[in-house]
Amino acid sequence: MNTTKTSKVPVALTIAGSDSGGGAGIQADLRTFAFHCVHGTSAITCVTAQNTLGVTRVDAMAKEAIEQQIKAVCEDIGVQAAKTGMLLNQEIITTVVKQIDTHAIPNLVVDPVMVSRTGAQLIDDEAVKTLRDSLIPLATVLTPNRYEAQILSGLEIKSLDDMKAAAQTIHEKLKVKAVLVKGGGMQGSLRGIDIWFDGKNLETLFTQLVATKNTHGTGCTLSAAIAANLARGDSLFKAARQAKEYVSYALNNALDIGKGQGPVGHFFPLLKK
Ligand SMILES: Nc1ncnc2c1ncn2[C@@H]1O[C@H](COP(=O)(O)OP(=O)(O)O)[C@@H](O)[C@H]1O
Ligand SMILES: Cc1ncc(COP(=O)(O)OP(=O)(O)O)c(N)n1
Repeated sequence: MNTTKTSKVPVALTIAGSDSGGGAGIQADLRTFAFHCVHGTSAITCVTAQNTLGVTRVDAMAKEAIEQQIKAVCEDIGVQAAKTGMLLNQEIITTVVKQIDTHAIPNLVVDPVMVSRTGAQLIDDEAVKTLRDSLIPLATVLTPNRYEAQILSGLEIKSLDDMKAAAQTIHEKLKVKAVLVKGGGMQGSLRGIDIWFDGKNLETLFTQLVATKNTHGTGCTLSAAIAANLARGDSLFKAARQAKEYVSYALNNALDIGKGQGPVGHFFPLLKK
């Protein structure tokens, strides 16, 4: 009799937008899950027409379609961790919150996609409020960039000390288990530094600044890698530290494609130099 070799693998879910250019969003998340040997599942919230130069169109998915994607994955396959990315508007955020609650999704990493690294606001004020009041309190790990951390903490962030103060304020105000304030939007070597706070430990996660214009997808990759590590059973801090190192390798092997900011290279051990 032929026997088939089957494997039990950890499963993670990404609830995020599609990037037609393949650099960020669902596409980056699924590659990151695969790199970590985690089976990737997805619920697409919106579809962007996007390339290395920017976004030219965004179409929201119907809320019923988002509900059904999450339900289909959770009721049959089950997930050990999930991440949220681009949620676009208040209706989508509310829908996602309800599904996370209904299916008691564990180990939730929230990348509060609100403002780009260059400071451009990506969702309206109503959506920012709903994100802060209803999704963020469910987060196990929250990963705001500089500008998102400014909005959530109410503090101006210009220095390493400001990043530390923002991480502590966000933790206290928003009741997340842990927060990682990302430094990609800072100046100089601070761009390679993130600040971690979990209510007890305040840690500086340092990697060398990578001098490349090809940084598209770093935020998505970081949050997806944290979710993958949590799905594999790592502790919160270990999951974040290892994810930060993964992003650094991926940046060092970024892809020079397109006319603008190319994406990070997710499968760097396989990329030919
Ligand atoms: N040029 C760089 N060199 C090293 N690390 C970087 C660089 N740019 C971004 N990062 C890292 O990438 C991750 C994503 O950060 P950031 O760009 O701030 O997020 P987002 O893409 O959500 O705006 C962080 O860990 C940050 O430190
Ligand atoms: C569909 C989609 N989702 C998220 C983003 C933002 O990507 P992120 O990795 O946070 O930011 P950059 O590092 O690319 O600035 C996106 N562009 N598209």
